[in-house]
Amino acid sequence: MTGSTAPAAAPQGAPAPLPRPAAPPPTTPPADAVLPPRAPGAPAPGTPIEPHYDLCFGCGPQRPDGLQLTAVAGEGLTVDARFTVRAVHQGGPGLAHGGLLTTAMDETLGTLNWLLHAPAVTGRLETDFVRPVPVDSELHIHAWVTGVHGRKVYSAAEGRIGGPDGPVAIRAQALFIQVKLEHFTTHGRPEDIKKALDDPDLFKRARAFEVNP
Ligand SMILES: CCCCCCCCCCCC(=O)SCCNC(=O)CCNC(=O)[C@H](O)C(C)(C)COP(=O)(O)OP(=O)(O)OC[C@H]1O[C@@H](n2cnc3c(N)ncnc32)[C@H](O)[C@@H]1OP(=O)(O)O
Repeated sequence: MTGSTAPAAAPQGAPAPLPRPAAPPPTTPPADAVLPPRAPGAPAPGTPIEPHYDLCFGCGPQRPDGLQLTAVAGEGLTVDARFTVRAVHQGGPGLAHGGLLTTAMDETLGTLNWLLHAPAVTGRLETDFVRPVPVDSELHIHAWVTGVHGRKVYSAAEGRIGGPDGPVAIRAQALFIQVKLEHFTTHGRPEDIKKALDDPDLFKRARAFEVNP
């Protein structure tokens, strides 16, 4: 024991350390971000927000293995969602998989963009797992926009077990980037895009955004 704080030399022949990534962009809004009003065509408070795509893993009703998360518009730029953890969502025995809980947060935070009437995709999502979530629990997720800066939408959410006043199990913060509708009609697998565009009920929200860009 020498008391030195110098890092130990790497053993001879060891691979060079990988470069550290640059600091990640923050998920909290800058000081000059704004909180815009709800878009004129946004769903009224208390109104269910329809699934945006029936085959979506988060909200699609045609995905029996998915989360089948349901959402209701809240006051201002807020959304309340519910998701029941089922056996197919397990990570540990009888416990929700953390990745699926993150998916539920992503989906709910994404739904906030319907209140702004501007399609957006997740750029960055941070999740804190506070408490394990047992299978059969109903997760109640409250999400809100924290600021908008250009194309960037900052938001946060909290998921509680059993009810809106239940114990907090998960928290998240996100940065979404607003995109043009073409984002969804150019990057995906062509057969799925064609099927979605051919079926007016399957890609419901596209039409709303075409009318209200
Ligand atoms: C019919 C309706 C259906 C609607 C369907 C809705 C589905 C919702 C589903 C739930 C949500 C999801 O999971 S969405 C799926 C997961 N997400 C994705 O697949 C996104 C993949 N990434 C991308 O496509 C791209 O990187 C974009 C669109 C995010 C950004 O590309 P871009 O449009 O060219 O913009 P770009 O100029 O690069 O960046 C604009 C600004 O944003 C910042 N920025 C860009 N990317 C990031 C990032 N990852 N994290 C932080 N910040 C970022 C840049 O620094 C810049 O800041 P500054 O210089 O201006 O300061």
